[in-house]
Amino acid sequence: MPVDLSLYLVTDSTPAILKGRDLCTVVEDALKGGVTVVQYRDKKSDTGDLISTAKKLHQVTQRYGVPLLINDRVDVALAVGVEGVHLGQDDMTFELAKKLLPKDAIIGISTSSIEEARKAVADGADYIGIGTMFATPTKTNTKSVIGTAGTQAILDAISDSSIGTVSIGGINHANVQRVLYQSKSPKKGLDGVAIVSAIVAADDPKASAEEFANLIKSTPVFALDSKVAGANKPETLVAEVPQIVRKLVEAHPLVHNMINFVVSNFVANVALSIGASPIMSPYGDEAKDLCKFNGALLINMGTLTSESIPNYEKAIKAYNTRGNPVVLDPVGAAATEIRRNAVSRLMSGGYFDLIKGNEGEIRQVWGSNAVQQRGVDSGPSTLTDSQKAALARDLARRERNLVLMTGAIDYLSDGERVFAVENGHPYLGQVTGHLRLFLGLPYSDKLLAVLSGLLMYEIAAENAAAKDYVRGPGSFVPAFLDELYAIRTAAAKGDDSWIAGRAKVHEVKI
Ligand SMILES: Cc1ncc(COP(=O)(O)OP(=O)(O)O)c(N)n1
Ligand SMILES: Cc1ncsc1CCOP(=O)(O)O
Repeated sequence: MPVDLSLYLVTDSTPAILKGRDLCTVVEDALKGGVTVVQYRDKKSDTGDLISTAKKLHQVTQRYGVPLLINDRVDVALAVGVEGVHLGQDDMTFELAKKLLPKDAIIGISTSSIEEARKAVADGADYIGIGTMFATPTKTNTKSVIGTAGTQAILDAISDSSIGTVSIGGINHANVQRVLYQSKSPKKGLDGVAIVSAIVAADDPKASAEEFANLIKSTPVFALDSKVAGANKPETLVAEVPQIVRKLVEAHPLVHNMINFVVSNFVANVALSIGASPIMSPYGDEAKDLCKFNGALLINMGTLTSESIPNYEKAIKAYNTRGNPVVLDPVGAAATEIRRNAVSRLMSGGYFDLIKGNEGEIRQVWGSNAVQQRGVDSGPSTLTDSQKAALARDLARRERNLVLMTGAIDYLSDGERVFAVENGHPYLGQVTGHLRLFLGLPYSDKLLAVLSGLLMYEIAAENAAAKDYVRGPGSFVPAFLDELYAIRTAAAKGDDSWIAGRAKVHEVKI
């Protein structure tokens, strides 16, 4: 029977991680919390001690019906009669281990490249440990840190095989869903995650394992495949928009805003105008209760302080745990070193269903071609339209999410499709704090949901700017709120005339 790799515990007996506790007790607690396979990894003990500890551990794991594997040492595995071994690239070869071990022994192999993974598949290994996912103090002599992109490339290369796969290195509660989700290649995903310190060093290993098990179970399956029929055609998508706006009005969703104080009042008014229920809470600990309302979380970094980041992280974790949507608006991401660091910290810790920003912000999130921002403005663009579209697509593809790059033309991508939206009005650019509530709707094509929010917003802006009493950004804001409210009222009555012939959307072929 194939081994359940979903929550794979790798032990560590060093004082910094085990903290002087009894290894068998810690492992038993972790098993109670839901660990599905255990690897005894001990780099320091002599053979005699390895065998005696492995025997004790085996008694524990057998009670829970969970396989015990030994790291590196085939001789210890044979002496104790455990279920298998885990071998690194510099350990005994797979062929020899296979010869020495019983026929049904589980053999796992460490891999960090496509070549190593292909060889493990060809040899007939039961599973591969893919890593190192993120740099980790638990193992500093790792060959390479490959991240979710490197893991995805390996999974893609072996997608025709049924070999088991786990990711290892720096995985914790805040990033486990992102690891599972973002590593997925079209035909093959990870079967689990291997964890050392986040369970063994935890004050409560049972609670930690339980939390991992829940997070793994609730990892969102991103619906890249679940699109409406013909969903590459703008006209097909736009035809769906009115019913999505209607659903939003009916759903009256909660939106939790961790918003900058400049636009807080405006954002609350926009939410109320379109029939949503806003709550402004910069207090991260509150998120564990607020996320239960199944709304969306908006993180807007506009007025970042030293306290913001830990609060954001708590809230992101709470929403990611439940699989509820999180939107990142990395305001001024490229303006200062503090903001640049904040963006990389948030990006490495949590999963964002939508990243929305101007060109400068999106380039900073992308990383490799960042530009210095002046304040929160994007500054003059050096990219062609097609490069902008490619940037939005590539970031969405890398992060396995949606990216909306705003500007005179907005580019919206899910990593596959890119749509350019030319609605809106320049006054809108002077009112920051756009809300994207639509992601929270139970609608499988998330790109279409965001497009609906965008069109509602931008058509309201056009309507407002056309009023004869609107003479600039000051008089624009109340008119804009009125127009959002007018669309909401029309949508609730089933009147779709607000969008008829108005959407300026086209697909960008790159
Ligand atoms: C599940 C899993 N994957 C990878 C490793 C790392 O093994 P290796 O490269 O042999 O390094 P050491 O563990 O020997 O330091 C692993 N142990 N488990
Ligand atoms: C054994 C191993 N191999 C690659 S990283 C790693 C250690 C992972 O430890 P942690 O889960 O504490 O980051």
